[in-house]
Order: sequence, then C-alpha cells, then structure tokens
Amino acid sequence: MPNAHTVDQVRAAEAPLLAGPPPGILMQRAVSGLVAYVARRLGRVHGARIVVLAGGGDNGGDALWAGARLAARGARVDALAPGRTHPEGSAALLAAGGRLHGPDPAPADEVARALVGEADLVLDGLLGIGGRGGLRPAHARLAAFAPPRRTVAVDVPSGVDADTGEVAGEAVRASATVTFGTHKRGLWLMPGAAHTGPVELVDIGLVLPEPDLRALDDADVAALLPVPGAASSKYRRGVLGLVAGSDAYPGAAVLAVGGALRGGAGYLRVITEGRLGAAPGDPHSRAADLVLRAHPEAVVTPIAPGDGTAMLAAGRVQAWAIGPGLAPGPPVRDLLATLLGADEPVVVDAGALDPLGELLGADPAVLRGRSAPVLVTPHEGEFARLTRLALGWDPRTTDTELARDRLGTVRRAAAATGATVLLKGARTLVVDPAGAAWANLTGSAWLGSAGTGDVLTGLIGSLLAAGVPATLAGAVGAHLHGRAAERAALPLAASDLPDLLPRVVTELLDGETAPKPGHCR
Ligand SMILES: NC(=O)C1=CN([C@@H]2O[C@H](COP(=O)(O)OP(=O)(O)OC[C@H]3O[C@@H](n4cnc5c(N)ncnc54)[C@H](O)[C@@H]3O)[C@@H](O)[C@H]2O)[C@@H](O)CC1
Ligand SMILES: Nc1ncnc2c1ncn2[C@@H]1O[C@H](COP(=O)(O)OP(=O)(O)O)[C@@H](O)[C@H]1O
Ligand SMILES: [K+]
Repeated sequence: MPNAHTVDQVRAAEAPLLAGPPPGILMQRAVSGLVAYVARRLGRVHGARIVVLAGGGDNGGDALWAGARLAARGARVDALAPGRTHPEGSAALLAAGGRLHGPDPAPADEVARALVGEADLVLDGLLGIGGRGGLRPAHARLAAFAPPRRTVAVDVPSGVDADTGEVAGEAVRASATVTFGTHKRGLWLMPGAAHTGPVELVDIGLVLPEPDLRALDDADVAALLPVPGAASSKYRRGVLGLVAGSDAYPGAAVLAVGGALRGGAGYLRVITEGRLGAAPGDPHSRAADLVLRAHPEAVVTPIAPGDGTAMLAAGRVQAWAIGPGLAPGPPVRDLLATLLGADEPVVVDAGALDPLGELLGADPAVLRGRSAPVLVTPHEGEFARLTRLALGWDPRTTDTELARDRLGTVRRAAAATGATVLLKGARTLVVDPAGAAWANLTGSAWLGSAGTGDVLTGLIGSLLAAGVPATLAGAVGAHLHGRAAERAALPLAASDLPDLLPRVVTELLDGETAPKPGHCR
C-alpha cells in the first residue's frame, strides 16, 4: 500500500539516522537510488549531457552528488547554482570533472538556456522538503528553464510545497520525480501533483509512523473487492437503492446504473422521478424507460417527485445512492431527508448535494445521529456550494483554500459536516470525518467529461451495498473508475466506462492467487 507522510514526519524519521554514524549515509543512499534511476532512464551514461540545478540545501547536495557519480561514469555534467551550494556536493562534482556555473557570478540566462537546451537530462535539485513559500527570483528563473520532458525532480519538484501540494508562482514541471524514504504528501495533492510525473520511491531505510495520507494499489483493491462465495445470493451480496434520473435528465440514471451493475451488488433497485403512477414504458417516465432498455436487470420504480414513502416501499436495501440526474429542489430534499432518517449508508452526489447542504445548514447535527456513514462525492464547484450551504464558507475563499491546502480543506469539511467527503478531480481525495485520508492514483484527464461522475456514484453505491466501509468504498470505486479510464479508447465517453470495468475487475482478481472471502453478508 503506497503511503505519504508530512515533512515533519519525514524529518522525525530521519533524525535518529542523521545522529548516528556514518555521516552522510542517508544522502548517499538517496543518491544511489537517484543515480540508478538516471542510468536506467538514459540507457547509456557515458557521453550523456546532464545539467544539475543546484539549490543551497541538502536537496542540491543530492543532485550534486548524483552529478559527481554520473561525471565519474563519463557523463558531461554542468551544475547551475542560483546561490551558495552544498559544499561537499559541489566539491565532489568538481573533483569528478563536472563544472559549476555560479553563484558568483550568477549563471547568465543565455548560458543556462543553452546548457539546458542541449541536455539529455536535467536534475532539479533546487529545493526539496526545506522549501518555504514561492521560489525566490533566481531559483524561479532556473526553474522556468527546466524542460518538462527531460527533467527529473529530486525528492520534490522545486516550487511545489512538499506538504500541501501548493504551487505559489513558478515551479518545476518534471517528467518524473525520484523521492526518498516515503512519498511526500504534496506529491499526491493538486496542484503540485500535476508537476511530478510518475513518482519513483527510493528506500533509504527510514522507520516511518502511520502515514498521513494513503493510497490503494491494485493488490489492495483486489483484496477489498466483494467476491461472492458459495453461500452468496443476490440479496446476501447486497442490494443497492439508486435514486437517479428524472424526466429532465434521464441519461444520468442510465450511466449510474451501468456503474452500479459493475460494482458488485447483487440486486439493484432504481428509483426514478417520473409522473405519479407512470409505469416503465410510459412516455412520462423517460428515465425508467431508458434504464430498462439499457439494463433490463435493474428493477425500476418510478415515483412522484419527493415521494419518500414510495421510494422506501420499493423494498429493503443495504445502501442508497442518490443524486445523478435529479434537479436540486424541495422534492429531492424530502427524499434525502427520508433516507437520512433511515440508517443505511448513503452516497450523495450531483442533484442531491445542494439539498444535503440545505439540510446541514438547517441542522448541523443531521448526520451525527446516524450510525451508518454518508459519503458525498462533489467536484470542486459542488464542494464550494455544499460547504457554503452547510457551513457558511465563502465559495471564493474555498477555491483559494483548495489550491493552498487541498487535503486540509477537505479534512475540515468532513469534520464539520460529519460526512465522508470524496472530492473529485485529478487525484481524487477521500477523507472521513475523523481525518483518515486516501488519494487516488489512477485515472487520467480524459475522465473530465460529462457523465463520468454518474458512473462513479453507481459504482461506489454498489460497493457500499456489498458491505465495503464508506471510505474504502470511495477509494476502491475511484481506483477502479480510473483504471477503466486508462483502458478506454480515446477520447473516452462516460458510457464506455461500465463496459470497461469487467476487464479491470477480472485482471485484478486474476492477480490474486486465491479468491478472497470479500464482504458478503
Ligand atoms: N535530511 C536528510 O538526511 C536527507 C535529506 N535529503 C535531501 O535533503 C532535502 C532537504 O534538505 P534541506 O533541509 O537542506 O532543504 P532544501 O534543500 O529543500 O532547501 C533548503 C535551502 O533552500 C532555501 N530555500 C527555502 N525556501 C526557498 C524558496 N522558496 N526559494 C529559494 N530558496 C529557498 C533555504 O534557505 C535553504 O538554503 C530533501 O528534500 C532531500 O532531497 C536526502 O539526501 C535524504 C536524506
Ligand atoms: N483532470 C482530471 N484528471 C483525472 N480525473 C478527472 C479529471 N477531471 C475530472 N476527473 C474525474 O472525472 C469524473 C468527473 O465527475 P463529475 O465532475 O461528477 O462529472 P459528471 O457530473 O458530468 O458526471 C470524476 O471521477 C473526476 O475525478
Ligand atoms: K527538487
């Protein structure tokens, strides 16, 4: 399971190793990992042209030592220093035949540009976990020269806050990041996460505490997936009640049902808003009609807008998902209030998010009395509206706070509302009210297309109904959804995703040696 730690946690884990002999052992371990990565990537070190961007701290030390080792293997290495340099690192580089440009006089822009322009690889050692605030001007100038496709960030892309992922001003964009000891939280958090490229972890022997942020890998997800056993039946596997689709937005229900059917629940009850008394096939129940045409295995009940009694009368379920294709308003608020009054887990998305915000605004404790979790799945805009309605946050401040400290902001929202919050977007985050947090590392920007979130809601609802705990249901759902997107023909459309999920699930389960008992009831 990949883990991410805070800078304070890393510093504390390094302290005992720094105190004992031999001196510099951590840096040399880090450098060995970095050089191994560079050599693998270049294929041939001898004759390669390497530029080191060397800041004044230990991050610059790592990069200079790596430069020294590469120079000793026949690379041509030039270091650009915007200020003083790590003394032992720069001495090692010079002794190995490398060249140091700066700090006095500072490397001229034309020199820096020319060296970087012809480099096979640029090592960004301007700043690591010691960075504070935006890059100073001399560092920022060099960072701007770093060519994204040929730059490897050492530990952290310089200019990205290692703790929060904040990018205040210029920051290096890397094609890969070689990080030491553990993932730094900021590597997984937007906007910084967009600067890292794939992250390679080098073990330097740290003994680390419980991580502050976790991620699931394929093996974790395979172990968490609900898999039916011999004693399973459609009911024991879990029944999902999906409240989705209206005459105005029937397609969202079809997409959410598609996700739900591939999520592992045994039985799917779909409640759609249609005209009172409308039956499937009736032209006034468009959502019911479309869902049944696309997915005959769904059991569909059209209800009058806001009719909670009819919704519950559709039958018992183990979890609810509400929102895709519903227009926010008093009827949806009534349905949601009915669901919150029952005690099954609920996923709240799309058209049900504003109504939840209103219910929370009227009674901040509305979720506290429940024993079953509520998982909300907003994108950024919906998050800003939900926190305005529920908590009175100013949406403009919320936007700024999300860019400054995305994880901290989501943690505050989860703690204050009592909901588990899944904030969608690149590097989706799932945070429970107690602060436990997961980042999703799968997916691609192609997912940013209408309707993909509806598929996710159905998928997560299904996992919840199968008994997966809320935070993990969110994290597993986001992981599968992202993997499906990675396998999609481009450009992907939301309705491709449900059809890709079986391949993803089959591959994950095939990676397991024995079937897992799963979460069957
Ligand atoms: N502590 C250890 O034992 C290890 C540390 N390692 C490396 O050491 C790094 C941390 O080193 P440091 O603590 O020296 O910190 P850094 O090298 O990250 O940065 C410290 C230097 O940057 C300057 N600085 C801070 N903010 C700045 C800004 N916004 N613009 C320009 N300059 C700024 C500081 O004045 C200081 O000179 C890690 O990221 C990692 O690369 C690795 O060698 C592994 C072992
Ligand atoms: N840049 C991106 N990189 C990765 N995933 C993204 C990106 N933008 C959006 N997504 C994902 O796409 C989905 C969009 O969901 P949502 O905004 O609810 O769409 P809709 O409401 O149209 O269904 C989410 O799973 C989100 O995490
Ligand atoms: K760096």
